[in-house]
Amino acid sequence: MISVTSLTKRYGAHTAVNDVSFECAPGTVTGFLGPNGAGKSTTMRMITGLTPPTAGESTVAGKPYRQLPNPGREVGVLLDASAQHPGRTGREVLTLSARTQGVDSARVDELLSLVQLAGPAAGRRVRGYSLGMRQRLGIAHAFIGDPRVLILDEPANGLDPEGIFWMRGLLRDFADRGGTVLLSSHLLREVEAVADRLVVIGGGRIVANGTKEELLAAGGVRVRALDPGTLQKALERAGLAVTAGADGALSVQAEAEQVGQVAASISAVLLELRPVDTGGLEELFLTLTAGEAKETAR
Ligand SMILES: Nc1ncnc2c1ncn2[C@@H]1O[C@H](COP(=O)(O)OP(=O)(O)OP(=O)(O)O)[C@@H](O)[C@H]1O
Repeated sequence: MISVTSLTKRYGAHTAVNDVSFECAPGTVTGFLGPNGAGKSTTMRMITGLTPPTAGESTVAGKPYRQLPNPGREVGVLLDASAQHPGRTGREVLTLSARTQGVDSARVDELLSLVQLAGPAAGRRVRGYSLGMRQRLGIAHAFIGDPRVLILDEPANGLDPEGIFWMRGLLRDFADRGGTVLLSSHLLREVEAVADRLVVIGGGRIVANGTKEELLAAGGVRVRALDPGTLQKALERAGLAVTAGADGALSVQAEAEQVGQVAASISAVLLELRPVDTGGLEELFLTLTAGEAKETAR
């Protein structure tokens, strides 16, 4: 479980992360999405105790990260694939980590195989690794303490399509066995296939948070009726948010079935009833973050 409550980080006059709250439950993969500079890394660094927040708090497995007695056994972290010592071999990096965390060194070979770095690659120095190999090593490093929570910043960076597919399977399997995963990306497609929930951040603020299905339904439905005024009143009585368009159509923040039920209850004659086409999550993501992306590009 990861719990983030009103996290805020200011650098001088610049607010990098602004009142961010969300939760990641066991058994789920949460995609943390946003354009470059949106505040993903800063949020993850605050969760993992590397950056002190200006305000707010976060817990992992019920405690602030810094209070976890042996954090690697609770939470696997990959924030920067290039953070490993370039002069060490892949095997040395994992062996040192295993020792520090009190993990059986047999796990090192298991993990080298898991991330496909077994054989000669394990004996090469990290400075000679490609970015994809560094990511794989970083993923192995995150897994070494057999944690129940994973926090991964842009883990797909540098992986080829086969590598991305492999990583999705690994994370899905981890979550299906009860693990909690938070992974960031600036590319929706990278996380769309594996995430159960999406937290979208733009300009330091959460702009969307929900299941993929909920975010898609955010477009609502479009309905046209013979008597739009009467239908609008009935929908509003049912507690739904309705906007009347210039062409007489109504936009309703609800599922098509809910709108259909209300229409049936007053025997309204419908001329059209369909979900508003959001063009998929990609378009939703671009729309949600467009203004923010421009901000940070300046
Ligand atoms: N140490 C720092 N000092 C000053 N500003 C910072 C610092 N770290 C981050 N920022 C600023 O905070 C904002 C958020 O940065 P952050 O790295 O968290 O974004 P991000 O979503 O992870 O982006 P990217 O995908 O490019 O890594 C940016 O405007 C960045 O310039």
